[in-house]
This record gives sequence, structure tokens and C-alpha cells, in this order.
Amino acid sequence: MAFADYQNEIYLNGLGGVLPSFPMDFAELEARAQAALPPSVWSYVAGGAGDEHTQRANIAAFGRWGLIPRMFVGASQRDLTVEMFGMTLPSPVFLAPIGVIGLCAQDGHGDLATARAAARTGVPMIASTLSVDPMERVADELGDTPGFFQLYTPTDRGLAESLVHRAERVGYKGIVVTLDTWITGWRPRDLATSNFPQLRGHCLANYTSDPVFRAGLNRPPEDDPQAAILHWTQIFGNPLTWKDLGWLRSLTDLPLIVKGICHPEDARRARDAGVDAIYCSNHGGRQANGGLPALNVLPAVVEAADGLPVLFDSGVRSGADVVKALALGASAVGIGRPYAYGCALGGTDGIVHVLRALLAEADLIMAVDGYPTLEDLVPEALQAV
Ligand SMILES: Cc1cc2nc3c(=O)[nH]c(=O)nc-3n(C[C@H](O)[C@H](O)[C@H](O)COP(=O)(O)O)c2cc1C
Ligand SMILES: CC(C)CC(=O)C(=O)O
Repeated sequence: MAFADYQNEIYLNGLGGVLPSFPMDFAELEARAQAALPPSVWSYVAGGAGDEHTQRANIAAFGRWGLIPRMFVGASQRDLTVEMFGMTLPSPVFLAPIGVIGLCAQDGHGDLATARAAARTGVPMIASTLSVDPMERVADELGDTPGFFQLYTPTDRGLAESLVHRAERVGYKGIVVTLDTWITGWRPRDLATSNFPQLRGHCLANYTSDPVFRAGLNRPPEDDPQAAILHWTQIFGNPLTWKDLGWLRSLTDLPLIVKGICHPEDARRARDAGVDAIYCSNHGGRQANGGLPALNVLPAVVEAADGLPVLFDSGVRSGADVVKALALGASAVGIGRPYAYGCALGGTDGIVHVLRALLAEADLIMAVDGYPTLEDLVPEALQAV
């Protein structure tokens, strides 16, 4: 089934056939998610670092590129499949890791809702270390769709090993190590509400279910949750250096992907150290304000990666954005906040809708503009506006 078929489904059934009056437009999706979510969750998800200039710049960066239409191509058959890590994926789109996605669902189990949406669409999910439900439960819901486990590397190496080996045991297909968040950035919205400590306290299931984490506590987390949260704050973030990469590499034979790479030299070094993919991202502008839009650094990172797959996220809001990131060299494109908003409005159905709408738009752009395959999406297909 072509992704574009979602358009016909909506025309035939009306939006009510998809979800009652589900938003088709990102601005409306965002506004309705704001109304649906508790204010503390909304401001956490929507917010970013500093005055959020970088967060906005991530989005604006896509507007500085335009795809040049080609005619007489006959692009009636498109191929969006992508080969990565020895797997054939149905599209070059994936669900970026979102800690607290659990709290975005009305039932408080957004990690499971996301995994079910992945199962229904075939869109791979990167499951965050920070989750309401443990990674084993999330993996149960993925069906045949590949899941990846995102590791926040704790200072306790034994705990890191335990988390990675648990992920291996339940069939995750790769480990995504996030490098840009060993400490949280300056986030005025969270500081203003002081709600971050409470929110994250609900998302520690991967820790409280871990034997190594539990061994570090005097009393089980069920009996003394506050002590567990305190312990977590003490072990959460490991300010890794290049010296640690060999150890990370040695933890697993699964594909190792490093998230947060924005400098070509870092991409080169990571590639030389044996990682399997580079993940170019500035964490959606949530970590450091005043930085370049992630899209701007993508081409140089792709060049430095020298053939290694480059995953990308930060600011993707539409199918057009997906197409542009692919043309600038991304091998696969991560969706972040939009699916959290879909989850807020309709759980699994809401996430499925967001993904299908985005993929339908990307597919139709490739049809209309005459770029039927991913190989056709090259930098020369774009022109700076
Ligand atoms: C609420 C929220 C929580 C996030 N949690 C994580 C996380 O646990 N691990 C991680 O690597 N990235 C996390 N991210 C970053 C995303 O993976 C991704 O880089 C970012 O959302 C991309 O920006 P965008 O949503 O503006 O497109 C989080 C993002 C949001 C919005
Ligand atoms: C700070 C982390 C605990 C979660 C995260 O990655 C985020 O909120 O961006």
C-alpha cells in the first residue's frame, strides 16, 4: 500500500473515519495538544532551552530550502523503503526517543501507545531510557516492527551494562546512546513551574525494574520512592569522553548509534571508533540555546560520516521537511514533538494519524515533484530560498 493512499481514505471516509475531526495541520495539532494535556506536561514537552531561539530556528531552517520540481518523470510508483542495519524498513521515518511520552497519553501509558503505533505503521521506535513502562513491556507491543533502545548512560557502568543487556534480551535492534543530555540544559519553562522533578519521577520504570539499580538502594523503590528518585538523580548523567566510546562499543554487538552529533569532526571520530550510525540532532533545541539549527549542520555531518548512515531529527513538522532532510543526506528522519501531540489527542490512533499524514505528504511530494525514489533525493534537488 502506498503511503499516499491515506489521502483517499480520508476523502472517502471523512476525518471522522480517521478520528473525530482530527487536525490535519501542525499548528492545530499543537494547539489541541496544549488543550488536552495537563499544563505541566504540555510545558515540558513544548518547551526548550533558553528563550527557545534554537528550537524555533530548527523549524525555520526547513523554510530556507525548496525542492525543484521535475516533470515527465512518471513517478506513479514510489519507493520509500530503506536498507539499514541489515533490515529493510518501509520508510525512512522513525519515532525519536521521548522520555515522558508515557505521560502524554490519557491513560498514562504513552510508551505502550507509541510501540503499538510503531507496530501498526512499521515505523521503527526508539524507546527512551526514561519511560513509564519498562522496556520489556514496550518491546512486547512492537510486533514485527524494529525497536531501538536509547541509552542515557548512567555513571554506574554496571547499570549501563545491565540496561543494554536487557535491551538485547528482548530483541531491540540497536542501541542509541544520547550524548547531549548527561545534564539538563537551562529550561525556563520547567524552572518557572518546577515540575520537572515530579514528571521524571514517573518515568523511572527502566531503573526501578533493574537489579543493578535496585542493589544501590537501601530499601526497594516500592517502599521508598523518594530515595529511588534521589539515587537516580545521582547516577543519571555520565559526562562521557572519547575514552568511553571503546567501552560503549564493547557493551554490545548490536548496531551502536551516537545521538547528538552536530560537528563533522565528531562524526569522523565516532565513525573511526566503530559506531554503526551517526545521529545528527540538537535535541530539538531543548538542551542548549544559541546553537545552529540542526538542519544546517546535517550536510557536513553526512560528508564526514563518509557512507555511514546518518539519522536526523530536530524541527521536522511535515512531509516536506522529511523530503528536505533526506535530500540533504539523512538516511532516516526522526519525528519528535508531533507524535507526542498525536499521542495526547488520541493515544495510538493519534500517533498513527500523525505518522500516516506525514508519510502521505512526503510520498505525494515525491510523486508531484518527480522524485520517485530516495536515491533521487540529492542535494541538487534543492535550492536555497
Ligand atoms: C518531551 C521530550 C522528551 C525527550 N526525551 C528524550 C529522551 O529521553 N532521549 C533522547 O535521546 N531524546 C529525547 N528527546 C529529544 C528527541 O529525541 C528529539 O531529538 C527531539 O524531539 C527533536 O526535536 P523536535 O521534537 O522539535 O523535532 C526528547 C524530546 C522531547 C520533546
Ligand atoms: C532530560 C531527560 C531526562 C529527558 C529529555 O531528554 C528531554 O526532556 O529532552
